[in-house]
Amino acid sequence: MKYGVTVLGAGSWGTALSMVLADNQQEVTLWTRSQDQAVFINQYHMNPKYIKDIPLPHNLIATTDLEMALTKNQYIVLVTPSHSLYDLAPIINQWISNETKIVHAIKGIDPESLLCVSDILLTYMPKLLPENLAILSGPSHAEEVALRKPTTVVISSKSITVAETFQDMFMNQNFRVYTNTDTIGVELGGALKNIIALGAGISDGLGYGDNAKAALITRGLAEITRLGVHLGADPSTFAGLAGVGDLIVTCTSIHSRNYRAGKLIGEGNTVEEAIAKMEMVVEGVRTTKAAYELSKKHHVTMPITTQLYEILFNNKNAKEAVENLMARVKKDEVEANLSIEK
Ligand SMILES: NC(=O)C1=CN([C@@H]2O[C@H](COP(=O)(O)OP(=O)(O)OC[C@H]3O[C@@H](n4cnc5c(N)ncnc54)[C@H](O)[C@@H]3O)[C@@H](O)[C@H]2O)C=CC1
Ligand SMILES: O=C(CO)COP(=O)(O)O
Repeated sequence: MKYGVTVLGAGSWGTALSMVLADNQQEVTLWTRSQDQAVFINQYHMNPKYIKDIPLPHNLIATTDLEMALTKNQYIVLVTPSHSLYDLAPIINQWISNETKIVHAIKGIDPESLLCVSDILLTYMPKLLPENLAILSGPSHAEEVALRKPTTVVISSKSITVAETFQDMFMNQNFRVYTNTDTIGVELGGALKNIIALGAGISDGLGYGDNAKAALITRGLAEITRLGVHLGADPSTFAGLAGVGDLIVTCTSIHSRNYRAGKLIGEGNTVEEAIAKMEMVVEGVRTTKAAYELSKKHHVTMPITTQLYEILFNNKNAKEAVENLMARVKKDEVEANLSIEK
């Protein structure tokens, strides 16, 4: 079926998702804040800052007119960084209706309110009905999606009809979409893996090896699952694409902004220097603070997150953080997976 779709956010992920939709012959409007960028995309069919050297489909049209972009289409894909939402959500709310269906592809948790993206959207967009909201997540770097390399993701919604509608809209031979109704698990898996990816990058930056990275991934998954289940997620979601799938790709891919920022920190850059060098959003930094606060609030043990918090926000030496993780009290593995407060 053909859909009119508006994509909000013309960074790397918004552009790559727009390309998938345009390949599927959907009528895509890509909204950006930048007039220069919109003109360039429409004239040259390229978005060089974010998607290098790959031409955009000619049926992908960019605009800076948010009102037009929102009122013309019932289907919205929201892909701006999580820090933009408190400003953007109330503005979007002005121009949507109770019929509007939104899928967001944002991977972060707000460190002040401790709200996930869905909760922020439902709070600041009262016209958006909870059953009309979906989440797109999973192992999917924009750089590979734009090259039409095989990618699989999950679209999760409380409404299976809404999840299936977005599945139908996005799915093609290069981009396989599964549905899932565990919205909490899908959202937390996507946000929390960025913390562990920062850690994997730091580990590589310090010169540690594959053993250390595999341990971070495995024990990272344990603490992501522990917090997720405590907050109401289905544990099996963390064994899926939005859990271990995304964790693996983000901890091991040269495309990951979080991994690369972590590597710069491990190599001796300050956190500020590392973020500045990325020139793209590094969601894991804010999410580390949010997850650290959530772990304290809910008495859920998250040792890797805690050490990352100390490195990022209290200037702790990264090597010392690893030593502290290695020197934790002796444990049984299965008991350690389950333990909430130890
Ligand atoms: N890049 C990727 O491969 C993937 C990214 N994501 C997620 O997608 C979200 C967006 O990430 P990217 O596209 O990578 O970021 P990016 O840094 O490539 O682009 C961000 C875009 O948002 C715009 N923006 C920034 N602040 C804004 C504001 N206040 N209002 C409106 N627009 C604003 C920027 O101008 C830019 O166009 C993040 O939550 C990220 O975790 C998820 C999966 C894959
Ligand atoms: O979520 C992602 C891939 O699935 C993107 O991760 P980064 O933001 O670390 O690049």
